[in-house]
Amino acid sequence: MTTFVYETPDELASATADRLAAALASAQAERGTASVVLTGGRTGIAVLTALRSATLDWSSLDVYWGDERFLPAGDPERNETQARAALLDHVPVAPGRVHPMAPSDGEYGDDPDAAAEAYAVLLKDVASFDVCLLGVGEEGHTASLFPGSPGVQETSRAVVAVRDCPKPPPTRVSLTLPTIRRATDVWLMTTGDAKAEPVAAALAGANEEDLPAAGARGKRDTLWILDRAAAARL
Ligand SMILES: O=C(O)[C@H](O)[C@@H](O)[C@H](O)[C@H](O)COP(=O)(O)O
Repeated sequence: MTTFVYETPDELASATADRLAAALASAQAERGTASVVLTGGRTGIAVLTALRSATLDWSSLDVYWGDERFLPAGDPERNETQARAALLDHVPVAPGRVHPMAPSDGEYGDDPDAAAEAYAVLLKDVASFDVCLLGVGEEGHTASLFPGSPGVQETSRAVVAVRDCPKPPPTRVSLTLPTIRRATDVWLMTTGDAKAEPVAAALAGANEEDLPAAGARGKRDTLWILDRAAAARL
């Protein structure tokens, strides 16, 4: 596990975008291709905005999502919509290599279980992700895995529908912890005072059912990327 602390959220976003571009470029240099899992949330979207100006072979990149808010296509609250506006609409990614989770008015209709199952099928042949980006909630959620919810205990399914989420919107689709752990590197990024407590608890080894972010780790490394406020209790 590696921890990075930046003075401000802006510094965090710009340094993390640089680190991400370097990590993806290094995977491309090794294998000719790279993959990244995106997250929603303020910090994750700020990093994507900062990544716009990176020099990268955008056409050799697969883009996945760690979770999605189950809303109609194009809804401004969808993580996909925000990631497109922040980054994907500004760089020459290959459209067929951008893999959003289904919207609530898409081919699986208003059925988040079907959307989750379809994403699990898509991920069947994906053994690993180079980098899985994640945010952290005030109560310790990550992706859309909330404390004490059934999704956090899931061990057989790769992707789950999540209902009654405490953070709006209430219905979401999320990778499960075993799927997140397929990533070579997991990067948990968070900022602000409200995150100081869950960050300290996760790093102290909290139980993942109580604090799902504590269960997110990569096969090679897990990076905790914080601003000074989120690191205040370490
Ligand atoms: O879709 C979402 O809401 C997320 O993917 C969620 O897990 C988010 O990353 C955290 O809640 C942190 O969000 P903030 O950075 O805005 O606090």
